[in-house]
Amino acid sequence: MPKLGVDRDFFREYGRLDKPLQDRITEVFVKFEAATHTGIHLEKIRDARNPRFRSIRIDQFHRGIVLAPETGDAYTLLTVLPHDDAYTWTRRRDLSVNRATGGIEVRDESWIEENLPVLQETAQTTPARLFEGINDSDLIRLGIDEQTRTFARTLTDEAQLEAALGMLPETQGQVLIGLASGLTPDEVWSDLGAAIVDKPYDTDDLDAAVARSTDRIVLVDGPDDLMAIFAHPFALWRIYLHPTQQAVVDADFRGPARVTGGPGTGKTVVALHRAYRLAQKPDASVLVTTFTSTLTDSLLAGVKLLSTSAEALARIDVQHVDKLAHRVFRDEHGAPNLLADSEENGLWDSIIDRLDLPFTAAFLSAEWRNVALAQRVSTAAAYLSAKRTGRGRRLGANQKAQVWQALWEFESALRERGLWTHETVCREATRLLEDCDDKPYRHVVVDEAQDLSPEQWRLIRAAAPEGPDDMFIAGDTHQRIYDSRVSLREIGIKVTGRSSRLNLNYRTTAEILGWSLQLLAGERIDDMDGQLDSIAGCRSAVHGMPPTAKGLAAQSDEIGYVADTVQAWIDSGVTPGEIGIATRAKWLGSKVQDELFRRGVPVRSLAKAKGDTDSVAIGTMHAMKGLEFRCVAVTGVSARQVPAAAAITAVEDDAQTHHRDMQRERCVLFVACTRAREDLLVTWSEEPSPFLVPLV
Ligand SMILES: Nc1ncnc2c1ncn2[C@@H]1O[C@H](COP(=O)(O)OP(=O)(O)OP(=O)(O)O)[C@@H](O)[C@H]1O
Repeated sequence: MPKLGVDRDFFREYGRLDKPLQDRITEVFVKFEAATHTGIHLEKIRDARNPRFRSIRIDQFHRGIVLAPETGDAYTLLTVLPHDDAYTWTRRRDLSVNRATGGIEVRDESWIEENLPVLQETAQTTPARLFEGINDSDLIRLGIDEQTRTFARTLTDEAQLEAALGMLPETQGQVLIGLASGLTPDEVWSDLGAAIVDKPYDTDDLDAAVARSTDRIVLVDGPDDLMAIFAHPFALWRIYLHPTQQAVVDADFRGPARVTGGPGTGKTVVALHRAYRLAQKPDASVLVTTFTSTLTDSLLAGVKLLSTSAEALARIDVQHVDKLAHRVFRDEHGAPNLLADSEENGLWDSIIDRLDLPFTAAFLSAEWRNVALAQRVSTAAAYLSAKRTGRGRRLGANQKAQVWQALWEFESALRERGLWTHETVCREATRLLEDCDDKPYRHVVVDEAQDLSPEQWRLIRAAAPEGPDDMFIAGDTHQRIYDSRVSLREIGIKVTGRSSRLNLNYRTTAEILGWSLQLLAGERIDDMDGQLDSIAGCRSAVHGMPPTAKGLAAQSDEIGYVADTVQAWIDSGVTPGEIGIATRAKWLGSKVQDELFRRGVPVRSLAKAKGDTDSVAIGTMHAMKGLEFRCVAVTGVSARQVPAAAAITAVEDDAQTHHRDMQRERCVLFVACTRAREDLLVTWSEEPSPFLVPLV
């Protein structure tokens, strides 16, 4: 029986095809797998660059291109294209073996040959070359072959290299990008997750290279496996991890460890694989947790997709961090009597009146959460010496005494009335867990860690005993969308020496990522461990259309424009479930939802997560956290809505808090824009948001 491998790049293309064509491809290759040699109808291709390229009929209009083995029976599906394009593909492209990694690479040889003379001519009149500081021996050591080297030597700027990326052999293109961005040859290589080999691989042996290319060629283990892979074409992460990702999944850590990296670099993927790996041990119990409900649902779906073992799956508990707190609390005390937000404001106001204090309810509430609860302050002396970093407004000793009196009265009132807030429930649950010797979990995996509050961190810390692989933390402080700022060290979680960074973005095209990154240009963002973080190295190897930024005269025009775009996406073959719409405020989302509903487009609100998933998802920018869609419209990015006035402290009241609030609002917009895989539309009416002004 022939063995089938599928080129990883094909899955992305497959995901975009119409359903009937997808079904037909699956049908052909399921038969291919089951067929004997004589039954396979593969045709040789005249004028193909590689004599081992074969075509296979998919339907009247489409052909698959397959690499036939020199000997043996391992075939590799490279692509499926309309009839003429498929043959052109084979006449332009060739395969080669990377002499440093031994892996297989595809290049558009015709494109390189056609463009080389033009580039050479331009280079003659330009004094500086892009790679003049790198010598040939380094390029050769990093696997750059003669044709690519000749090409690279003509380049004068990074834009030329970017334009050539899809045409150059993939790994070599990545090496050149790394070198062009200023990394040393060794840094480039380790970033690729590869080790430079002493002896070059045999570049003539394609079959051996295919067998070695486990990071590129997905080997199919029978028809069921093929159907399962094709059923989730965008979930390639289940079967293929980049070596840098795999190394983090497989590492044994002596204590808490974490992974950081820009949006879409696979932090969640690594966290899920790690949870699943830890759950393989018979005595394991793994908590996977985060802070939003939509993300919790999506983590649960990911865990299920990944788990081939029911036993391991049963050892993983995916829980929203607040639900965990409530569950622990309820098991001991029964359901808490919760104080509603409006009642909380009333309570602060009554204390302010009674003590005749010069503070607002909002100020006291933030002081209680960000200082008292965050630092576990329970006495006046502790409050007087507590750090108030980030609180902006300075307080003298007398004012501090007044504030403490108010905080104390607030807590006393809660106690007397038997009332709880989510924070005090979390604090009590933490106390219960800290006091208990038999912890509910052995391992904790946290996603979107940048947004957890200190109390939530303490709860999670207390949920598993300290020890090897006890905590795994995935997060990106550039995507912080709430007010929590935590120093892991201060909470007692030490990750120094056990931190890894991912740089390659798998979700977003280079165009969308580059555009979105400009939203955060110049912002200084901490790394939760006492240093500044940077996502400067974050990049994507996939190219596409630049984002569309569109301003309209009035809001009704804007809503109409968004609805038209959604319809155009659907008409072009994108399913409604692959479209997401983000707004800063809920009310605008409702208006867009009504308009789409009126036009008969299936639509659902992310706030009511359950429901038909094959519908356009509408949610706030906050609800988009951790999710992704093929096409995303970020709507209402006007001066009046972004930043949201209610989320910004006036600069006159407190300049430091004002700056923090503004940075957080930028991050919220950044998060929304980086949810798009292929197409991003950003709209506003009247004036654009100040965050957009430098970009439009
Ligand atoms: N090794 C891989 N191969 C193919 N696709 C991958 C790989 N790793 C991640 N992806 C895909 O990239 C996308 C982003 O992954 P993931 O959600 O894990 O990133 P993230 O770093 O957690 O993103 P964010 O911080 O923006 O939420 C997903 O579609 C995932 O399937």
